Amino acid sequence: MTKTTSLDKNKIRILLLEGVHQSAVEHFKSAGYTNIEYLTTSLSGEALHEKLRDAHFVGIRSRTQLDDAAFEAAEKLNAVGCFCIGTNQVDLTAALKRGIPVFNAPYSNTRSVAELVLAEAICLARRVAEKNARAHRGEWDKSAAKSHEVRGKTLGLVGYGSIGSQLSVLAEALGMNVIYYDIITKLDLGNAHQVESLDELLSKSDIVSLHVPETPQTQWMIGRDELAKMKKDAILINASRGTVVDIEALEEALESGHLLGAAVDVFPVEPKSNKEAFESPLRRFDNVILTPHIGGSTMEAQENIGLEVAEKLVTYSDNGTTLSSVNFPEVALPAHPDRHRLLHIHTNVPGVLSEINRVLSEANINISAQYLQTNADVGYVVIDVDKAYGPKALEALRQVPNTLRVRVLYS
Ligand SMILES: NC(=O)c1ccc[n+]([C@@H]2O[C@H](COP(=O)([O-])OP(=O)(O)OC[C@H]3O[C@@H](n4cnc5c(N)ncnc54)[C@H](O)[C@@H]3O)[C@@H](O)[C@H]2O)c1
Ligand SMILES: O=C(O)[C@H](O)COP(=O)(O)O
Repeated sequence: MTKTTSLDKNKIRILLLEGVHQSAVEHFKSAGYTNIEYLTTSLSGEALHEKLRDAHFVGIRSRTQLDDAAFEAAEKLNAVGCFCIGTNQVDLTAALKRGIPVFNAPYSNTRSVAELVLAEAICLARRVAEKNARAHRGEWDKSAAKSHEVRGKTLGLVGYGSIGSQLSVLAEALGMNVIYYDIITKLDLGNAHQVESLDELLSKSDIVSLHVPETPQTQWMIGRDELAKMKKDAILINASRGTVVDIEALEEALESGHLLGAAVDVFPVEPKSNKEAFESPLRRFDNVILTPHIGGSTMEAQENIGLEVAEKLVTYSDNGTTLSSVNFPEVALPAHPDRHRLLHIHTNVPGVLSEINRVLSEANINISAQYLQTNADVGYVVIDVDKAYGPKALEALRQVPNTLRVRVLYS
C-alpha cells in the first residue's frame, strides 16, 4: 500500500521507549517536535502494537523487539531510532520493505563498554568478585592463590570492531598482550595482532572477551567445545549479546573449575524492566560478575546517544537525509530553501526512475534537484520542486507503480 505523509511538526508523533536519555527529548523539542510520548519500559505484543499504530517515529533500546508484526501494526511509521549500538532487536528487512530507515548510535557507548570490560578483567584476575562476596558474608580470605596482575597476560578479543579495538588500546596501555579473531582482516592497533582462527585465540588467551554482534554465525559461538579449548584458569567476559554464549556450557565450565571466573553483562533472556526478577543459573557462582546489561549505561554514553539518534531522526524528518542508516540507501542532502522536497521510496525494480520522471514531466512539473540512491531491494529518490508544485507532484508520484511510500517536506 502506498503511504503518504505530510504533516505539521506538532502532529508528528514520537514514541520513545526504554527510558532513552532526556537529551533526546530536548533535541526533538528544540527542533519543534513536541508530540512526544515517553515511556521508561520496553513494550511487547499488543501493548507495543497499540502504541505503534499512531507513531511516526519510534525510539527504542536493546530490549524492544520490532518484528514484522510490529511493523505491520505501525502504519504511519517513518523511521526507527535504536538508541544503542545493536540493531539485532529490529527486523531490518521488514522495515526496509516498508520503506522505513533504521538509525542507531554506532560509537557513543564504545568507550563505556571497553572500560567496564577492562575493570572486570582486572577484578576477575585478582579474584575480587569471590573475595568481595566472601567478605560480605563475614569471611576473611587473605591469600595470593590464583591472583594475578593483568600485565603480561594475553587478552583475546573475539570481534575487533569499535569496542574490541578500543579495548585493545586500553589493555596494551596496561602492559597486556592483545590478540584478536575477526571474520574481516583488520588493521592491528599498537602491537595487537589478528589470529587465524577462534580455536587459536581460545587456546592462547588468559582472558577472552567477546565483542561480536548477534548474527546467525555468532549464535552460541561459545559452547562446550570452545570453553574446553580455553586455558585452564582462563577468564571469559561477555558484554556482546546473550545468545553468543551457551550459558549451560558456561555453568559446567565454572562448576568443574576449568575457568577461573567470568563476567556476563548480557543474557539469552533479560528482564523487560527493572521490576522483573533476574533469573540465571550463574547467580550461584561467587567468581562470576553479573551485571544487568549495563555495558553502555553511563551518563556520558546515554546523553551522547540520546542526542546522536534524535539528531538523525530529526534530520531525516526535516530534510530526508538517511546518512548512516543501517538498512536503507544512504543519501546526504543539502537544505531545500524555497523548495518543496518529495521523498519517494520504492521497490528497486527496473523502470521506476524513468516512470517518476515521466509522470512529473506529464504534469508539467519542473525538477530543481534530484538525488537517487538504491540498495538491492529499495530505491530512494529525492526530488526538489518549486513550492507551487508540491501537492501536484505528490499526487503524481503516488501513482507510480512499485511505490512504497511518498512524503513531502515543506520548506
Ligand atoms: N553490553 C552492552 O551494553 C553493549 C553495548 C554496546 C554494544 N554491545 C554489543 O557489542 C557488539 C559489538 O559492538 P561494536 O561497536 O564493537 O560493533 P562493530 O560492528 O564495530 O564490531 C563487531 C566486529 O565483530 C566482527 N564479527 C562479526 N561477526 C563475527 C564472527 N562471526 N566472528 C568474528 N568476528 C565477527 C565484525 O567483523 C566486527 O569487526 C554490538 O553488536 C552489540 O551487540 C553491547
Ligand atoms: O547495543 C547496545 O548499545 C547495548 O547493548 C546497550 O543497549 P541498551 O541501550 O539497551 O543498554
